[in-house]
Amino acid sequence: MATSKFPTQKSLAGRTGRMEAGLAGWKRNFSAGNHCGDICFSTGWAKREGDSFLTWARDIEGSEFEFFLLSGPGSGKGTQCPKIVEQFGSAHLCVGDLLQAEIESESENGTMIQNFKKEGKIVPSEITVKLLQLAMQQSDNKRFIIDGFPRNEENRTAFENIIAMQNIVVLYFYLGHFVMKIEPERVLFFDCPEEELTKRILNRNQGRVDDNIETIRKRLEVYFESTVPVINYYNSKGKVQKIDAQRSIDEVFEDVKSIFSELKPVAKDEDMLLVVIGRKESSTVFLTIGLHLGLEVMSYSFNYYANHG
Ligand SMILES: Nc1ncnc2c1ncn2[C@@H]1O[C@H](COP(=O)(O)OP(=O)(O)OP(=O)(O)O)[C@@H](O)[C@H]1O
Ligand SMILES: O=c1ccn([C@@H]2O[C@H](COP(=O)(O)O)[C@@H](O)[C@H]2O)c(=O)[nH]1
Repeated sequence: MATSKFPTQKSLAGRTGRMEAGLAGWKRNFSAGNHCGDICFSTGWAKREGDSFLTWARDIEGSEFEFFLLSGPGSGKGTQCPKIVEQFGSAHLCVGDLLQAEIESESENGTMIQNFKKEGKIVPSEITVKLLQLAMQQSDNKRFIIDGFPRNEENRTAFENIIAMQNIVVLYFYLGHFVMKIEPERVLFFDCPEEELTKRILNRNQGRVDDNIETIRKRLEVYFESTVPVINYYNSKGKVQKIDAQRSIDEVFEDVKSIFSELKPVAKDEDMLLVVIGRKESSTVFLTIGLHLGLEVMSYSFNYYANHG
């Protein structure tokens, strides 16, 4: 007979205990008067065969992980990506290439994008985020390496918010709904001095309209002014992994490889905690979500209910 990895009543009691402790914090907050109405929490353990919580959560989000590759123009992003794809099977989404495809397909935005590119300026988020979303949806892969994006703060928030909005996860909340922010798993930053970047781009020889000294200067300016703050933002969240890119292509890839190899394989056959916090309907929402996701609810409790009038 197959052994079950479901939590035992005892382990559940421990976990539920920790949940209760967490919820006690909420209770204190609401008791302090910052509320208006009834709050209830429904928690429980559920499982789906062969999936872990991570897979499940990522399923809802639509991907297993996203890596952003953010660094100066010419630092080697496009060179390293095919190697990552070959070795780790992720999908490489290069926003610069997606924009170039728009130009070449003579879409309605093509001319405008071409002008931004010639000027080394950042194309508006509503265009890039849409292209990215579409590419992600059309991909069978659930592991994405997003190359050269987000270029500025506006790109970053647009991407995180839009992706999140289409994937409202479980949760709920009180005066509105809770939207889960989507952030990349990690951000790879290829560190390379400006002179080397310029030299590499000038030697690239791929016929790009923006590989000339005048546009390179503008691109570098935009990079330092707009993209570096995004890298700093992710760095403050502990997500950035810096790689010395002023070495040979193979040496750089050795470092890239070790970062990707660290990714934990998705655990199988685990149980997951499903939490719904809301007003009176939380238990209905809990069960509906469970059903919708094809989860088998292993235990369930209506943890806390407070009438604050
Ligand atoms: N480690 C390296 N050492 C020397 N040259 C390199 C290295 N990595 C890449 N190059 C070369 O530098 C040029 C720029 O590299 P690549 O196109 O990969 O940069 P990129 O970061 O994708 O640039 P962009 O952001 O402008 O698209 C290419 O000609 C590439 O062959
Ligand atoms: O998110 C993005 C990515 C690119 N652009 C524009 O395209 C060019 C070329 O991009 P590379 O990544 O260097 O190939 C860039 O200078 C921008 O004009 C963008 O606007 N937004």
